[in-house]
Amino acid sequence: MSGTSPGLTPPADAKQPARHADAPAPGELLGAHYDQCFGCGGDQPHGLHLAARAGEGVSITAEFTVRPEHQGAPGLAHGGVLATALDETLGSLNWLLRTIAVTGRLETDFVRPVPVGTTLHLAAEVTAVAGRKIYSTATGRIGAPDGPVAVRADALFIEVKVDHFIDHGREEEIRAAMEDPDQIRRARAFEVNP
Ligand SMILES: CCCCC/C=C\C/C=C\C/C=C\C/C=C\CCCC(=O)SCCNC(=O)CCNC(=O)[C@H](O)C(C)(C)COP(=O)(O)OP(=O)(O)OC[C@H]1O[C@@H](n2cnc3c(N)ncnc32)[C@H](O)[C@@H]1OP(=O)(O)O
Repeated sequence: MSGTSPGLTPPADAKQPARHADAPAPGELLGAHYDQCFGCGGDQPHGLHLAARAGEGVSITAEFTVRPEHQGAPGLAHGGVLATALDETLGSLNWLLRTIAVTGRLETDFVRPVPVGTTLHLAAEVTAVAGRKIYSTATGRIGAPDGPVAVRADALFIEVKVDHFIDHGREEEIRAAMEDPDQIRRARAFEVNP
């Protein structure tokens, strides 16, 4: 079962996604979008440290190795952590569209348990775009890019302006992010150079 929710079905007038002319080249590592991000940030000791790489078209691959701090049941990854890995991979697709977007809906199928020590190989692609709505899908496979499927997700991301984060984030982190010229320049560039 996957993608059955009406909220995840693109409308009839949805368009095929278009890779942005300035998107990172296929094979290029994307790096963290924020160093404190639980999904990809290098400064989060218990985070997933997920590393995403641009693919062809509007697609991404990513890897995440399950560590002991990610357990739910003894020796097994927590389902919410696996959903985070899918969410982060799907969110990374926005680099290829050069769009800032947040997760509106994420539907996850958990197909196989994922033991600690496993490297999950994730692959995601945008399937359709309708106005601010970005439809996408992802899988996570055990041990290799062609390994057994452990998790699957379908998602709807909604495009937002940088002000979404400024309006809703906690002041101290916003101030720190604003003082990081790379962070704010990157985010603004997405808005003024669509
Ligand atoms: C200063 C710092 C800057 C930092 C940013 C810098 C760089 C970022 C760059 C790149 C990012 C790269 C990688 C990111 C990787 C991973 C990130 C992980 C992603 C997340 O982890 S992110 C956190 C979780 N996420 C949220 O925190 C969202 C909370 N939420 C809201 O903030 C609002 O809810 C919002 C904005 C989503 C919508 O609000 P809104 O008022 O703007 O729009 P509205 O409600 O009108 O929806 C418009 C159309 O979407 C439809 N729609 C909406 N929601 C739906 C749903 N759930 N199901 C089905 N359809 C839905 C409506 O039905 C309507 O459809 P229609 O147009 O057809 O009527």
